[in-house]
Amino acid sequence: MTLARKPLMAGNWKMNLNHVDAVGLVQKLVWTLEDKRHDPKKSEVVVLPPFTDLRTVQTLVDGDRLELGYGAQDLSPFDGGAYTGDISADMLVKLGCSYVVVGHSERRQYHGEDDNTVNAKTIQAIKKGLTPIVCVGEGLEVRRADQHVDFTISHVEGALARLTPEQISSLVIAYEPVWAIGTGEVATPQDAQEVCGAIRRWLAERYGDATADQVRILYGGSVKASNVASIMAQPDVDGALVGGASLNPEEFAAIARFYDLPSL
Ligand SMILES: O=C[C@H](O)COP(=O)(O)O
Repeated sequence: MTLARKPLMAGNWKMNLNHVDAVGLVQKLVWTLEDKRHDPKKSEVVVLPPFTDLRTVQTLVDGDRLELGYGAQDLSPFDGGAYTGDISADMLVKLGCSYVVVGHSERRQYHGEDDNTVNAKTIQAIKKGLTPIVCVGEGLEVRRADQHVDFTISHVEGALARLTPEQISSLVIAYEPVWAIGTGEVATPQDAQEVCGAIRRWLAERYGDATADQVRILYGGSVKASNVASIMAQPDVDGALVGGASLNPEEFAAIARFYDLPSL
């Protein structure tokens, strides 16, 4: 099986682990990946710690030349200046970040972020050379009303407004049904494929096949080592955005190593 897009396995630590804890997790994760002979050419492994851990992660990755990408969980839509509490894209770039999560449902739910904010942050990330991981996905009521595809596509449309096809081809979209986040309620592989496939078709209609073929679309929501294989086997799923299970280095390494399987 030839993979058109390099899969991405990203661990979102959310508001867990301080900068001291980060040392242990990163060391154990990398040690486990190396011990199990993870092949970085087959998939990219990335951690997304809290802002306060990024310097620590940068020091470990640079100092030991670790094969580990990292990024942040949010960024400011502004360049810099009087924006108390914000963290700018330039600050993240200076810390060696490659990725940044944008529009996670927890930002939408607890911080009132809407599609306009998500769009502004996505544009800012791309402008500054960061790869945004743009999160979209429906809540339980929308799913029960069978509106999940239209709902999710409308968020993709909002988040990507004003971007060029070239900018779009470099970003990552994460489909995360809110009802599956942190609940243990994982979407079926068919659920994941239905929406990820719809996103790719929408991208193709809007920006052309070449662009749509390059965008990596992740699934997120209660991914574990025990369920990763069937979800990642779907043709339009190019990796995972992992929350809770990424706090356990052995578990996350087992998830991240999925694409090392000899059958792929
Ligand atoms: O960003 C990650 C997602 O919110 C998934 O979290 P979870 O794996 O704990 O369900």
